[in-house]
Order: sequence, then structure tokens, then C-alpha cells
Amino acid sequence: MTVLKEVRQQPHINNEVYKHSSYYQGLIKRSLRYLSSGYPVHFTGPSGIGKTTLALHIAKQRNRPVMLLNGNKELANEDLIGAFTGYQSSKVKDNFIRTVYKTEENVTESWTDGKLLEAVKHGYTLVYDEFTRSQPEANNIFLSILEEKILPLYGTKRKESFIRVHPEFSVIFTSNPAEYAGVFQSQDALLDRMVTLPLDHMDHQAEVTAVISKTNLSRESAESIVEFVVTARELCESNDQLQGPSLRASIMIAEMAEKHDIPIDGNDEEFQELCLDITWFPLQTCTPKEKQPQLKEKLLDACKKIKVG
Ligand SMILES: Nc1ncnc2c1ncn2[C@@H]1O[C@H](COP(=O)(O)OP(=O)(O)OP(=O)(O)O)[C@@H](O)[C@H]1O
Repeated sequence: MTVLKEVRQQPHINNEVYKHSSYYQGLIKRSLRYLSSGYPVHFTGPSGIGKTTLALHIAKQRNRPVMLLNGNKELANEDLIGAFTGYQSSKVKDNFIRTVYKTEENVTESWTDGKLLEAVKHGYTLVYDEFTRSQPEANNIFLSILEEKILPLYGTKRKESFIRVHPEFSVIFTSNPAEYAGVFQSQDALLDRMVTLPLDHMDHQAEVTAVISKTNLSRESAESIVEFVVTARELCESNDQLQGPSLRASIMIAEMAEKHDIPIDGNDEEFQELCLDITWFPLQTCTPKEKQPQLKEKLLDACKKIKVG
């Protein structure tokens, strides 16, 4: 199970993108409103568009400890609630009177709280990333949390049968749409209890700001890279959620060029290779086979147009 606990050390999130975008400011304000009214928020959209970053940013605004939980198909109730993890024994030897030797041994089972139990008990903000990757059975527990505000402790051999959810506890879910491989169809009942906000790729300016905030590149360089990636994205023919190269592609090209002193110049062979390496595969996944040969040419043409300075 991949569980990362972020309690005191909150992840550093550069919020330049959100600061300068009225779209994100509105989204953040509304999300915080839903969360503070007890409704979980769910960001859904294609890979690499910034769902997790946004969820963590919003979680941080709530001024409660933030816990990040990654969905995966191995996630089980004992990871979420907790489990008895072994035995603790203590032994007392009493030889105070020489002729009398007394020993007393106590054995108790030791319990470790699961991540969800900890978050629910102490009122953390939980970011449940890619929750649809977990088995629906594991996610069922969220129904009681969201509806009855209790966390049932079934199957744990604990004396109490449930614990009450802390009033400050809240959850932000993220997911890629259900068509993605390896993702389980999420339960309707669970989706019915959250406010689902579909996200799409960032707009051009927001994407440029994100690239600048991740590198030391000039605005002009970031603009050229994003322009190329957006052109590549627009070449994508599929209507489903596999939408070609994402913001991640723009950041990768920018970081690689910066780190390895590759000139941001469409006539430079190394830069052309970089453009193709980063965008070709995601583009291929959303293009019919018969159109793929021409596509490489189109990508290269778009890359060749880049000239900074
Ligand atoms: N506001 C932002 N400012 C700067 N960089 C950002 C911002 N949002 C996202 N990024 C960067 O874009 C990349 C993708 O972001 P993120 O992982 O949040 O996307 P995602 O939609 O959750 O992706 P996936 O579905 O694959 O998990 C990361 O490198 C992240 O740091």
C-alpha cells in the first residue's frame, strides 16, 4: 500500500497558477465551501492535468493536517482501519523471598491505527488520490463515513463497533475517468455523495505559468513549449479521455531542455528529438493507426516552428 502521511510537513505547492486565474480561484472557493459544509469534493479528468496538485493545494487551505492516500487494488480494510499487528508481553519476576520465586506474564495484542482511522479520529483533510483504482469493496467504508458520519470497525475484534467522525474531517477525491485501464467502475452510491467537478487541461496562460514555476526558463521559452504541446494535443483525434500530451509533457520538455542545456530551438536536432520523445507516445494512443505515419511529420513541423530570441 502506498500511503504518504503529510501532517506537519505539508507539501510545497507553488500557487502562481491559481493566484492568476479567476477560473481556479472560483473553483478553490467553491470547493472550500463544499468541504466546510461537510460535502466531499471529487476532481476527475485526464492524467497529468493537475488534479492532485489542486487537491493538495485546497486541502492545505483548510489549516488541518493533510493526509494523502493513493488508491490501489491491494488497498484493504486493515490498511484503512488498522489491524492487530502482533503481541506485547511483559514479565515480572519476583524473588523477594529467597525460597519463593514468582513470575507473572501478561500478553496483549498490539493494535496499529490505519490511515483512515487516524484521519477520521483527528479531523485531518484526506486527499484520496485515484480512488477508483481501489476495489469497490475497500471504498464501501466511505459510505458510512460520508452518510452516517461513523467509521465502522467491523472485522477488527475491537471492543467498540464504530468511531464517530471528527467534525473537521473532510475528503477530496481525485480520479481518472473510468475508461482507464486498471480502474474499477466506482460505485454510484459513493459518487452520489460527493460533489464531482470535472477538470480539463489548463488554459494556455495557466500552463505557461505552471512551466515557469517549475523551471527557470523565460516566459518566451515557456510560451513556445506550451504552444507546441497544445498543437500536439489538438492533433489528438479521440473523443474519450485519452487526450494526448498533458501539462506534464510541457513540464518535461522544459525541465529536460533546461537541465541538459538543450537550446529551445526547433532547428536543433536534440530539441526535435526531445519534442518527439515526450509527445509521440501519448499522441499515438489517441490516433488511428492509419493516420500515425503523417502524424510524426506534423509533430516535427510544429516543433520546427519554435524559435526563441
Ligand atoms: N498549479 C500548478 N503549478 C505548477 N505545476 C503544477 C500545477 N499543477 C500541476 N502541476 C504539475 O503538473 C504535473 C501533473 O500534476 P498532477 O500530478 O497534479 O496531475 P494529475 O492530474 O493528478 O495527474 P495523474 O492523474 O496522472 O495523477 C506535476 O508535475 C505537477 O507538479
